[in-house]
Amino acid sequence: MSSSQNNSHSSVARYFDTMDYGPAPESDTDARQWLARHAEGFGHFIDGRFTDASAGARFDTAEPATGQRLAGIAQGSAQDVDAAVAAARAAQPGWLALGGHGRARHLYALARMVQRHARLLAVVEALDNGKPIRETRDLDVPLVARHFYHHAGWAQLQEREFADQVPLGVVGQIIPWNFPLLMLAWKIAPALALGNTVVLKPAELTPLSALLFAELAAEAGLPPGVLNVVTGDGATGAALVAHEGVDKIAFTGSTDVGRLIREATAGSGKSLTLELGGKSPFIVFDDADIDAAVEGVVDAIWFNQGQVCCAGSRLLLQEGIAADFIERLKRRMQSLRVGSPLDKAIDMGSLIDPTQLERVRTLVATGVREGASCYQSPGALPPGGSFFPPTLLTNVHPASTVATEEIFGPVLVTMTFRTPDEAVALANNTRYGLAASVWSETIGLALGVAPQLQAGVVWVNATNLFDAGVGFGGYRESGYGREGGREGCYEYLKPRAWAERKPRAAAIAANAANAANEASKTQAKPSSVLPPIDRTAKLFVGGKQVRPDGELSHPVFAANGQRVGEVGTGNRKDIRNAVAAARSAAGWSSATPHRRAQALYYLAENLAARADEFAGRIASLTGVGAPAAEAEVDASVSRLFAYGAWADKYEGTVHVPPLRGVALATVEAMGVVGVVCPDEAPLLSFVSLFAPLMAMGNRTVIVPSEKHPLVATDFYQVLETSDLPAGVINLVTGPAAGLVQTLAEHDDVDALWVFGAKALSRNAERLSVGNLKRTLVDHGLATDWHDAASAEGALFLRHATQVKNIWIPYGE
Ligand SMILES: NC(=O)c1ccc[n+]([C@@H]2O[C@H](COP(=O)([O-])OP(=O)(O)OC[C@H]3O[C@@H](n4cnc5c(N)ncnc54)[C@H](O)[C@@H]3O)[C@@H](O)[C@H]2O)c1
Ligand SMILES: O=S(=O)(O)c1ccc(CO)cc1
Repeated sequence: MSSSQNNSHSSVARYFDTMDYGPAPESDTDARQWLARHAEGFGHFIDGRFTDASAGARFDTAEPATGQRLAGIAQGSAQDVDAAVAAARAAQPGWLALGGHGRARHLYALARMVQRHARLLAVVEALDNGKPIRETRDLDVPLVARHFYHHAGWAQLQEREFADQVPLGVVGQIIPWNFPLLMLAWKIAPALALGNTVVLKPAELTPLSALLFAELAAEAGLPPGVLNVVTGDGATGAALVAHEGVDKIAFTGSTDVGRLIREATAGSGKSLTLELGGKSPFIVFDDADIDAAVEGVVDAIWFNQGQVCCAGSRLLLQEGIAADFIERLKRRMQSLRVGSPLDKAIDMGSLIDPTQLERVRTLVATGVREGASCYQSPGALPPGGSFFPPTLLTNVHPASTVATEEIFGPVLVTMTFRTPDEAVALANNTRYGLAASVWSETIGLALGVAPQLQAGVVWVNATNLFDAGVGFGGYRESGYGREGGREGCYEYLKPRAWAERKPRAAAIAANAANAANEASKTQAKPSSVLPPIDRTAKLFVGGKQVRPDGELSHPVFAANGQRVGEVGTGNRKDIRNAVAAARSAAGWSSATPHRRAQALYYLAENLAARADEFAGRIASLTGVGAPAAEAEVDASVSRLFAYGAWADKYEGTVHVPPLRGVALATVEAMGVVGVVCPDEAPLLSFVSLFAPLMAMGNRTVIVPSEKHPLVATDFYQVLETSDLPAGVINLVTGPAAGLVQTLAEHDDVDALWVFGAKALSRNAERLSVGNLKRTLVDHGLATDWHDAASAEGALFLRHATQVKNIWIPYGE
């Protein structure tokens, strides 16, 4: 035996004696060779090849763990974005024409490509991001491959499963630095599968894996222009957001930037999905498997150095177990290792950069200043780099900075609760709503708490479970839209019928000519059925007719110019009262689907009983002939029936992801929804908008057609005779522009639907950034309310609900 063998044996033996940690570095040779091939610096990847940045500007990307330069990166200008969008636009028709099977084969090829180059991708990601190779190799890259396999399947099934939908076109996608390759996969796999082409902007701190992926994808035969990567910072992202040739922006990142993008895209007609920040609760009841829950905490907050938007960063412990739990957790923290990302034996790598390190340090110091006690893992930190130890803050007040701000680092805060109700209240005491974790051995308790948590994903006795087939996304200020699964596919599609809509002005002119023609041939219902002229219709709030706050009303005119009545002029206060009434009707959201169906059928029955009266009103107000007015009432009755039918049939599903367990995709009401109705088909459009919301358990504050409000105020009597709980439907008549603004700015309104003039859509989107409401607007395009493909069914039901996935692993 040589002396060096002798030495190595004795050092191995030493580890057995001391059970000390020994490094196990992964080779970075291939990654360094790839970087060396691009030593002159990377250009953007546009139209199937690397191009030079138009303005020639560059910046460096560095290893977070050492601070050393890795490569030169092009800073994308507006011209670069323009070139990429042009390439994507040119490629899109051909990509769509390949058909579902053609695209499925490409996505399958991408999945295989990821598996073939798994090691290289994992090492490049660990170098550029600073996260442990164990995580990139065992979690990120396999999930990336799974995403392409899964979406190859959706491409194959597209013509059958999404026959009534068309792709959006060119999609701009902007991703953060915490899971660079995984976020790329989550974004591009569904977009490409369903026939869109993509311009992707990776985060400036971690551009390498996207560039490597694009290069490998081209080698794997992906047609030029289908996937374009433009690198750069926020300015490059902003240029992509502003580009007129982009049909959708899909963004993952901070809530602040999400807000900027919401404002920038408002009124542009671009679709938008936002995956934003979080402050997720990790709830442990006293009957939980404590050791398993301690291990769960380690995964929840120290995975990826806590730079995880769904990180379980608020540990909520039931009082009786708190002291013991914290003691066990501290013991476990003593064995966590922080070290080089390429070392396979470490638990945590480096934070992304010195700025993030400083932010985390400052927040921890703030926590301590505000009264928290700080405990940190004792192991040494490597020199250089942006390392920070696993950190636990106890004695934390629910209102303190560290309990409310997203730290985005390896810092856990703890609080205690006594009862399940208190746990739920504490858990929901955040503006975010991305994820939650519930630990209890009592299945009834865990499954009883899960639906009460305001979060897009809930893990029962588990944390950080993900799958391409299970949607992921937030409630509230964690954003809107889902990635993964069937619901994720819809984010890259639009109904064929909506794609064919025309601007309202043109549609109205055509309809008016038809209506005049028809009215001249038919007799409208006699005006004797109309209410007397001096009657002033009130507002409908909390189940009662109420006078408007300002005691003001305004006249309403028939199509022939005759004054036919007055309606209340609602103001901000009226909207606030209506929202408060809707908030108090929360019981409707937990009413059974059968109960909601019954209410809708009853409304239909009562409307049908007054069909003549409503037809007369419609004819007189809008000027359509009697047959058209009668047809509108019939269609409204039918639509109420349709949503009565959907109420107990539009429901969730059970996913079987690759683990022992299930994920229950449940559909939940949005909550309180503001609705602004258009002028055309005033009864049918009104019914078509409130009925799906009501069917799914929402409470609504509705602004009826500004021009023909009497159709909706006549409906009060239908509501009053239909056994509907007070506050489920509230109506505030008045000028739409001001009322849209109040609804958009109201923090207790969870979503906003606006149909009518184009400017209303823009304002609804622009002004709703405060609590990041999900919006459904028509951008001034006319909907054919009689056409079920345009005005009834799945699209409305999807917008009336949000999907919560409850993961339930099982087995010993
Ligand atoms: N919900 C999720 O799925 C999810 C996932 C990962 C990260 N995040 C969130 O991301 C944040 C951390 O990532 P980050 O620091 O990279 O976020 P960030 O918002 O600063 O940047 C994200 C991306 O947006 C770009 N960008 C910045 N300003 C822009 C602008 N004005 N217009 C367009 N693009 C712009 C950046 O260059 C980057 O590519 C955390 O808040 C975290 O919670 C959310
Ligand atoms: O940061 S998150 O978007 O919440 C995220 C996404 C995926 C994974 C998979 O490991 C983890 C975290």
